[in-house]
Amino acid sequence: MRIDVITIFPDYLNPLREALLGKAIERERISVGVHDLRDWTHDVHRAVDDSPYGGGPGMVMKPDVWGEALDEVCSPQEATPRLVVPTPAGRPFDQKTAVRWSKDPWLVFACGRYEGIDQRVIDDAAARMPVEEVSIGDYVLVGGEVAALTMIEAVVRLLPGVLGNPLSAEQDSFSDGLLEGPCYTRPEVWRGRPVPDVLRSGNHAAIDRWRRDQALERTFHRRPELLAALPEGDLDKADRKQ
Ligand SMILES: N#Cc1c(-c2ccc3ccn(Cc4ccc(CN5CCCC5)cc4)c3c2)n[nH]c1N
Repeated sequence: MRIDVITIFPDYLNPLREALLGKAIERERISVGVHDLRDWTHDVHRAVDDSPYGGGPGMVMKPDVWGEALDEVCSPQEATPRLVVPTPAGRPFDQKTAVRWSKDPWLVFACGRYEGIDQRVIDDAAARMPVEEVSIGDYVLVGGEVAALTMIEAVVRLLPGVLGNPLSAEQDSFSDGLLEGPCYTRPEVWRGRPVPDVLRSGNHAAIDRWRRDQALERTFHRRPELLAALPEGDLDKADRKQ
C-alpha cells in the first residue's frame, strides 16, 4: 500500500516512521510520502489560507494551492488513490472503514488546518477519484494531521505481515461488534488482586465463555448501542442469560 499525506506541518507525521509503522515501511509493506503543502505556493509569503467568503471566524485554505498539490501527488499512476479528507464534519471513521481501506492500493490524506479546505478542492478531486470526508470522533481538533495518523495506524495494522500476531486484528474490539473484555498477565497476584481463576484453569471452553460474558457486560455498560446494533442472531442462547 502506498500512503501519501499532504500537510503544512510535515514533522507532525514523523510518528509514522516509528515502531510498528516504521517496521511496515522497512519491510516494504507500505510506502509513505509526506508532502509540505507550501511547496505548491508561489508567493513570497507561501500563503495557504485566506479569509472566508460570507464572513465567519478564522481562515479557509486556498483552493489553488491545494489543487496544484493534489494534481501532482495524485497524478495518474498504475492505480487511482482514495482521497481521505479528515474533517469535524465528516462521516464517522470506524473499524469497518479501516478494513475497507486496508484493501486499497493507495491512500492520500489531505490534512487541513484553520477552518478547513475550500470545498471546491474536494468537489474537484471527486471528479477524478474516490473522496471520503471522515471524522475520528465528536470532538474538535486543530487540524487533520492527528486524525490522519490515527486512521493510518488503524488501516496499516490490518495489512498482512504488519502485526506480529495476525490473530490480534481478528479479535479486535468491534470485530465481533463488542468491546473486548479485560486482559491479565503475570504476576498471578498483584497488590492483593488475583487473576480470575478461570483464566488459569486451562479449560478453554470456560475461558472463551468467560471472555464472551465479560465483553457483553462491558459493552452493555459502556456502549449499549453496540448491543442494539448487533445483527439478528449474533447473540446466542448462552449470551441471553447475561
Ligand atoms: N477528523 C477529524 C477531526 C477534526 C479536524 C480535522 C481536520 C481539520 C482541519 C482544520 N480543523 C480545525 C477545525 C476546527 C473546527 C471547525 C469547525 N468550525 C469552527 C467554527 C465554525 C465551524 C473546523 C475546523 C480540523 C479539525 N476535528 N475533530 C475531528 N474528529
